Amino acid sequence: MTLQIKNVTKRYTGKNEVLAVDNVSLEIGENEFISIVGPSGCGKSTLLRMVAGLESITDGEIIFNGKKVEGTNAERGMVFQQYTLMPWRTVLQNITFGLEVKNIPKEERLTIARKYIQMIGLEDFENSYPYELSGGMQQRVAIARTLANDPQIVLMDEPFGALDAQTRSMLQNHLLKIWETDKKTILFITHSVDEAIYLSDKVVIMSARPGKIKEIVDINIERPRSRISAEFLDYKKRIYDSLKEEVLKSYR
Ligand SMILES: Nc1ncnc2c1ncn2[C@@H]1O[C@H](COP(=O)(O)OP(=O)(O)OP(=O)(O)O)[C@@H](O)[C@H]1O
Repeated sequence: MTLQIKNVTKRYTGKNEVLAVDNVSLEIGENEFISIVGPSGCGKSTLLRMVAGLESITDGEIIFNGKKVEGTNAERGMVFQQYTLMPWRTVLQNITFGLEVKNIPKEERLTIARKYIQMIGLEDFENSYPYELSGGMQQRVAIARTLANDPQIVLMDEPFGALDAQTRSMLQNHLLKIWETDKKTILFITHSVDEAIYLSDKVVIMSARPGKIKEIVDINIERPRSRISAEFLDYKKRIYDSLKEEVLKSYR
């Protein structure tokens, strides 16, 4: 098991105390693709941030590859809702930054960065600065930057939320390709039930106040291994509506 979230609780203290995540347990195996859906404020981001090591845990523990999560680590890469690119670096330089920190030789850095620039469809913008890009394009650079660092688990918080439908669909398929070929483990937050069903092995449905797991729907029954195959599209057509109904039933 790659990631174990064990009875994790997060309570924000301060003027207004909030029980954001209440006794949540979840296990994620190697190369699994798990989506989390649920109403706004149900603790999805808080949970992901605790896995990333960006948020302290009030109670319980998170174990990644046998080690307790304490603070951030490059093996757990996060794509944020509110991304921040370095404004003084170009697209290419933003993506190579993490590779420079790891002392990867320049030629290799450029090869890796260009693979992801191609994935996000911004080949013509590698020398542009963030202010020259739209919000959605900047978000794509932030996704490429995280993936280029080759984390073992990719933690994605509504990564495609701000994108137009066509770009969203393109990036979903690129992400699936990376997931399949590079054997990544992915934990993905989305507000789109369609997206969750299309991408994931399992959909975790959370409920709010306090943030708890309501149900986990296994999407993998009868599913062809490859999401980017004709067989998958056929499978999706046959089984999709009943899966969506099952997720929505819990969501309501
Ligand atoms: N830093 C903080 N201090 C106090 N309360 C917080 C903080 N961050 C989040 N919360 C509260 O914790 C709860 C869960 O928030 P969180 O952002 O995890 O929800 P979410 O499910 O990701 O929401 P959304 O779908 O809108 O992004 C909310 O009630 C929110 O107000």
